[in-house]
Amino acid sequence: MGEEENNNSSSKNSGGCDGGMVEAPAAKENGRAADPRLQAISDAIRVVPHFPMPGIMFNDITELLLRPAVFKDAVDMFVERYRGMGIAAVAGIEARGFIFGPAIALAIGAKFIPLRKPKKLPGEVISETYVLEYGTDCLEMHVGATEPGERVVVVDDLVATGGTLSAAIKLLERAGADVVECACLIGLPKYKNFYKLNGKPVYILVESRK
Ligand SMILES: O=P(O)(O)OC[C@H]1O[C@H](OP(=O)(O)OP(=O)(O)O)[C@H](O)[C@@H]1O
Ligand SMILES: Nc1ncnc2[nH]cnc12
Repeated sequence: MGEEENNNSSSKNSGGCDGGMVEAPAAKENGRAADPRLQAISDAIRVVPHFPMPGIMFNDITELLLRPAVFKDAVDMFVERYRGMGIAAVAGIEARGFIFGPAIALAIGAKFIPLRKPKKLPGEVISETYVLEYGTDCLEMHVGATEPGERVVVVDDLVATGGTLSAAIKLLERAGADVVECACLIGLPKYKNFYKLNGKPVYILVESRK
């Protein structure tokens, strides 16, 4: 299922899925020398074969979290990119977007919007179902979490097929937000040509090593 195009559906109306552009990893951006922080970030990501199912090379960020200097470098690189851009909200995707998103939001003076898995939010929600590398899932957002026209960055640890980010973009756009960019620590190169991100750029720090 993983290499098929995303097949998202919404519980209410949803925007079109135009296909997206993917920004080159920061290491290669504009031909500049790689930021020296990127190597340590890449080295701190553990690749676990056959998790959570056979054939999946799972990119595990928990080792990176055990190294405060590297964790801080990763957060700082996003903060440096989004500070001063008039970002009103950082939307983090459950679960691993909740690890990086709030730190980025606080540092740039933005609010944090949790995009949660089903039946976790107590208020009125809008929802989007989606297909990802190893299954299907659904994201929900509280109605009123964002105002029309607010500039929002979506944060997660990893983009594989892009199904999760695409669902997040749709949720935010249905609420009238202006999604500026998606930001992930890791991109899986094998899916590069399959991303469907509603025309929104994805800023990736490092590509998966395997
Ligand atoms: O680009 P995609 O193919 O959509 O896959 C990427 C998503 O998969 C992982 O989360 P997962 O769904 O495993 O949830 P978890 O963070 O709750 O473990 C990852 O943290 C992304 O959110
Ligand atoms: N290979 C992978 N590693 C970690 N998270 C993922 N989400 C989807 N594919 C993944």
